[in-house]
Amino acid sequence: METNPVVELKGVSFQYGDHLAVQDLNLAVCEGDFLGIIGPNGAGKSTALKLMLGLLRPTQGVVSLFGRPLPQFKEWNKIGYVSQKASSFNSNFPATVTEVVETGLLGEKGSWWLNRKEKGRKVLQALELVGMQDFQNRKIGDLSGGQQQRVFIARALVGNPQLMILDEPVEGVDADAQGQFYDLLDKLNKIHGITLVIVSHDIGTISNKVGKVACINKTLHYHGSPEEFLEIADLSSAYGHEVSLVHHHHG
Ligand SMILES: Nc1ncnc2c1ncn2[C@@H]1O[C@H](COP(=O)(O)OP(=O)(O)OP(=O)(O)O)[C@@H](O)[C@H]1O
Repeated sequence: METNPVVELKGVSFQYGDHLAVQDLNLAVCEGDFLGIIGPNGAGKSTALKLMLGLLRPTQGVVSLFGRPLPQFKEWNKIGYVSQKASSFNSNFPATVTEVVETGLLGEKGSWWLNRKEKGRKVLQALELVGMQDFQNRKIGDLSGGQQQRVFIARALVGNPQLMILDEPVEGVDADAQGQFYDLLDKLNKIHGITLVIVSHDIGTISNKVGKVACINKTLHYHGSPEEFLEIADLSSAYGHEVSLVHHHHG
């Protein structure tokens, strides 16, 4: 069943100076999707996310969010973003878990009127969702990588987003914590109906977790089910130059 596109990239290219990082990329993320974006180092995955988030403007093509072209899109509270370097705090970083999650409300339209109690309730709710409610007053820098990751998910969740975009969120997190992390994402997607887009290097793991994969190397090389991707995509061809072996699906 096709649902409404939440994110749509049409013929999108992006250049950093002379370097073409994304070329004629066409990709739609639909409501309810759990999409994993994969591709080799330097393939343009992070750039594609930044284009989706309006952090970069395409040199060519059109990006639409929730059916609106980016320049007209205003409802940023519908989107939660967890960046690649979100959890690299050292233990001297002074903020508590609660304070970090509260910053996720700053961008929310109309959040200035929320009183302290209401803010506290929203923060607690988000922490409960990620299972970190017992760590409210701890310093963020004192937590493990996996725990920090959860706090950053809570920060992205506190504004009640419909779409969450995560850039390599399990980098440097141990296997156990990764498993729990993917379970959490699954719950957010299936139970809370949040559309998820996640970038990862780890094709094996991610293919078992997501509903669809998009393989990007400057442009789109595959978009469809992970099972089929693993079957047909001789990885060396997906990652090298002989991309003709890889089917090109628009989901
Ligand atoms: N700010 C920048 N200025 C110039 N070139 C950049 C900049 N950011 C990224 N690039 C280049 O653009 C290309 C795409 O980078 P991007 O970070 O999007 O790739 P990626 O697929 O996310 O890589 P990785 O998996 O290694 O994080 C790379 O060649 C990178 O060196």
